[in-house]
Amino acid sequence: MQATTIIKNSLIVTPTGVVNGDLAIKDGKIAAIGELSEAAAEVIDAQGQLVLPGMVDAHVHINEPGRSDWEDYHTGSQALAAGGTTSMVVMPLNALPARTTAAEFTRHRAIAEGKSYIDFALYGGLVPGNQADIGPMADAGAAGFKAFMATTGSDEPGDFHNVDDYDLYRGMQAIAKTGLRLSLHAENAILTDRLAADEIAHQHTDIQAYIDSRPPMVEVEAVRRALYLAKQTGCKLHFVHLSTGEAVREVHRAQTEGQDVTCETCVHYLTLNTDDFKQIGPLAKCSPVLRTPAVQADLWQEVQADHVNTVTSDHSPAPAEMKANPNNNIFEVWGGISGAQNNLDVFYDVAVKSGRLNLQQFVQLIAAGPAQLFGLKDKGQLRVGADADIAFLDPNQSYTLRPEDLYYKNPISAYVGRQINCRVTRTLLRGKTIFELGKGFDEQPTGQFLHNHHAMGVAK
Ligand SMILES: NC(=O)NC(NC(N)=O)C(=O)[O-]
Ligand SMILES: [Zn+2]
Ligand SMILES: [Zn+2]
Repeated sequence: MQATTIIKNSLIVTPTGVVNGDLAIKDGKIAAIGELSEAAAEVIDAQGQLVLPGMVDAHVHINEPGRSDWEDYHTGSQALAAGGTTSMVVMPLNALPARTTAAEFTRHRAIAEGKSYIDFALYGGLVPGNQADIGPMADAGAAGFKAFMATTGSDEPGDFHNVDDYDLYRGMQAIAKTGLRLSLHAENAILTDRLAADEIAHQHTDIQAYIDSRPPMVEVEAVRRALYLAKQTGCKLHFVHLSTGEAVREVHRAQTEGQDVTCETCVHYLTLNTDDFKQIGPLAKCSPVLRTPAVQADLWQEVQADHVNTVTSDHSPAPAEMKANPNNNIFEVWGGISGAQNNLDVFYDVAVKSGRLNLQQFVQLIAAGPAQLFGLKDKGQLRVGADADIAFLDPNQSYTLRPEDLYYKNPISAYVGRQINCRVTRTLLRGKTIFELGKGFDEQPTGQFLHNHHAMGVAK
């Protein structure tokens, strides 16, 4: 074997433990791990660095086509690459038109190919009235489907609409036939909208009013309802951005009763709480809303108990003016946190450095878990035969995040000003360095479209 690249002197985080040694890459794949003596065209000395599987961020909003001034494939994927992410699963909404037909799916895929610096899979959307588009989107290569039980917060022509219980039920019936999973934004739409209207009617438009309009029960209720409907229809479910331990326990209970259901939480629910929201302001507005320290501690317990399948960014970018709050009305501000560039470092800091998770749990949540969930073959694990998608993390560097560090289209983030006690220094995609701290990006984007290998009809 003549390797193309050898990474020397590293701490390699494999699925079964940490290997102190070398990693050889050939033809974009991991060829060997251990004490290696052979030569290679490229030798990377990783002394002092952790060699991790590149993150698989299973929840990213990219706004191209239609809203490229919010985030496009070029900027979004560069930010992710700089943060050590090598694959993303892209949500079907906030581009215009939203991805809710096979024709749009194919068009979006073609736009991303040639622009994305990292590999990508795409969701198809379930919206009112598009049950007939579900099968064709599965055939076009959808990673899964996404629906909103809450209202989405944007309503221009071509925008994505939430489902009511009827649309959800019919959609689940259609999705069950594809073998793919339905991912849900689970919050009760009627409760959230009317609780918000009550706050506004009382001239309560500060951050506390927004927190009060989305209590934990709106999430838990929606999770319970969706679980019941999924049981009736045999549809596989995935709950995105769960923000409460109580909701995770509902999912876990359904799993123990034999339902095929999984769940996600996000870096911000594990890092920021209601006090941080008040301090940071509108940049930290998202839905579900950030939780109290007590609810956050409960969520952490569920993560530590391995009841959560993946931790993502839910990167939901917007232009700076949509995150400003000129009328002092938090309800008017865009709901979404820009955070994808700081998935790996912020989460490593709060999870591993703080002693809450071990390295095996960490890589399971950021890489192996999401790759398995979305059938991303050969992704998410440092093992022989897998794609050489690798993030180098220096656990001994500290830095304070500045706007000029960010590669987003709009360099704003809830994490600006935060001290982060580790740093991603280099990212490899299928063996090729796509980002190096201080040097920048590879000249050409080489991200490829990823199929879900759990889909019916896709060769294993
Ligand atoms: N329209 C959105 O991008 N919404 C997102 N916004 C958040 N999370 O605040 C989401 O995932 O629900
Ligand atoms: Zn959502
Ligand atoms: Zn989202």
